[in-house]
Amino acid sequence: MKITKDLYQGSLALLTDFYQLTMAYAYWKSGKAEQEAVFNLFFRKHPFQSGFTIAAGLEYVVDFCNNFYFKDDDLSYLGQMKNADGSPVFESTFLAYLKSLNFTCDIDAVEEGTVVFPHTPLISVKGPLIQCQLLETALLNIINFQTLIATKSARVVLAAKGDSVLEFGLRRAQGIDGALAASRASYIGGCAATSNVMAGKLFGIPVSGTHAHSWIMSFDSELEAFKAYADAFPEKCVFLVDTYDTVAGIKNAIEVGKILREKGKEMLGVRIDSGDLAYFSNIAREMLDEAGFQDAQVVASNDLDEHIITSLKIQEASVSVWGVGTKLVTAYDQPALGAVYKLAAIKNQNGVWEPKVKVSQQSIKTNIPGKHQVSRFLKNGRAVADMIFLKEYMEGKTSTTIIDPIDPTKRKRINFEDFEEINLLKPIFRKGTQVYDCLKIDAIKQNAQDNLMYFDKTHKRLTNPHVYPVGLEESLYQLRTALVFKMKNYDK
Ligand SMILES: Nc1ncnc2c1ncn2[C@@H]1O[C@H](COP(=O)(O)OP(=O)(O)OP(=O)(O)O)[C@@H](O)[C@H]1O
Ligand SMILES: O=P(O)(O)OC[C@H]1O[C@H](OP(=O)(O)OP(=O)(O)O)[C@H](O)[C@@H]1O
Ligand SMILES: O=C(O)c1cccnc1
Repeated sequence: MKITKDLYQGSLALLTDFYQLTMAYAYWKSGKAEQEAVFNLFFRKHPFQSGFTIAAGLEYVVDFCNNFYFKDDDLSYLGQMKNADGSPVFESTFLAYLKSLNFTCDIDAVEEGTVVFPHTPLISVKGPLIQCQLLETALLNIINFQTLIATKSARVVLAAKGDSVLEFGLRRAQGIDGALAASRASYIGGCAATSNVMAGKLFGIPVSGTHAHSWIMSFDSELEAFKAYADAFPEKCVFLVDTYDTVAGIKNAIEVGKILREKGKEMLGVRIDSGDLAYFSNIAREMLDEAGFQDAQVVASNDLDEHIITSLKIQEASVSVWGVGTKLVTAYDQPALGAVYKLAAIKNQNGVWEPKVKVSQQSIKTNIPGKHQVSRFLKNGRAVADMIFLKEYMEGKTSTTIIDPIDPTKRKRINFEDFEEINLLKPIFRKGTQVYDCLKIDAIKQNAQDNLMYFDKTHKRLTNPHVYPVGLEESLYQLRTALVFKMKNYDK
């Protein structure tokens, strides 16, 4: 689908921080606008203290880039902006330049659904400085949120250990776009369906749902309400049993289930939305089994997340479908992923690429210079390490050492012939032309499941996971160290 067309009717070039436009103007003014640069988008820490992260949002990025242009009304809006002295913020010749700006960047990115780790680029953009800069905010907005929610969803789905998870978040999500993007990302992370009908239509995600307490309350009795629902939807009966008294509700559901069965239809299950979910789900299971409804599902909802689901599993709750809303779509325990977008190299006046670092007091914030490649090494189908490297340093090498970017005492020797090597960054745009077919939503979801299979369960543990090794190839590590020393004038 065309996200910009279906959702936003056209280009989103103004979906940016104002400082990107002031920098763009200043780049143009100082003759640097067309200077070639490389920017990398990466995060420094997994969200939710997770041991893994699921990349998501690339289709939005592709669509954003394909529709990256300034519309006439965008330019008029910028044109009427005034400085304090009444002069225009942007000269008209600059606005004419923006009008003629065509997207011409090269973009490499990891595919949606890929398991990713701190420091490795999810997206690498190479192109004129002004264009790279103007993409920053939107790319971060898109990737940070969808990657965050896909990861949360994968964690919830892991906790559910093979049971279906339904995403029920629309009513409490962060606005309209937040809800839609969250439904998409939740599906990528492994949810079976969404309650969000528009997300179903836009993204091709299965839609599902039960009914609310209001349905029951609108009748004189719960039994009457169940019967009426069964008349309307004989194929789709999941009865919400906790409006008045959960045990009585289960009895009523069984009674209506029997009526349905006489008509050749099967009740799908019951939903419990309050109280002790372990206690009531076990009662529901027993009562349903005893009445001959062994195939009826017990659906649970009510402020669930991966931790409550894990606890309910330990308590041997008889829940087989989990409805999860607020805590999933708002990423309740960590509302933002901290991915950043950093300049990593620039072509100087002589046409030579110069790697760049920003030196920080916190070593975790010192970026990794250069136009990166990322390899994942597998042994017997299991991922053992990811390596960030510069292609130009690899010629003729048969082995190397990868070094942790934060703690250089953590190292791993890699003999290339011992491993299967996967290159994670795929070409997405070349000179502004899309060269990659975005994966269909079901292929992305499958990619996430397949990717997770590469990783040992110790990395997927929900609390205190084992840290997966990601390192800089030794010559890149040396380059970065040398640049840091140079910028800090240690060698003077
Ligand atoms: N056996 C259990 N073990 C751990 N957590 C549970 C268990 N049963 C329910 N929960 C969780 O405890 C919390 C109970 O929240 P709350 O007090 O709001 O529920 P409630 O009063 O039963 O229902 P509500 O107020 O929504 O009608 C929910 O997050 C729920 O998922
Ligand atoms: O709890 P969540 O994970 O967000 O899942 C969605 C919740 O939305 C509905 O509740 P409703 O809006 O009727 O509110 P209430 O049940 O909290 O009163 C539903 O019954 C779930 O409890
Ligand atoms: O279909 C449901 O049961 C549902 C949908 C949204 C929120 N809560 C429940």
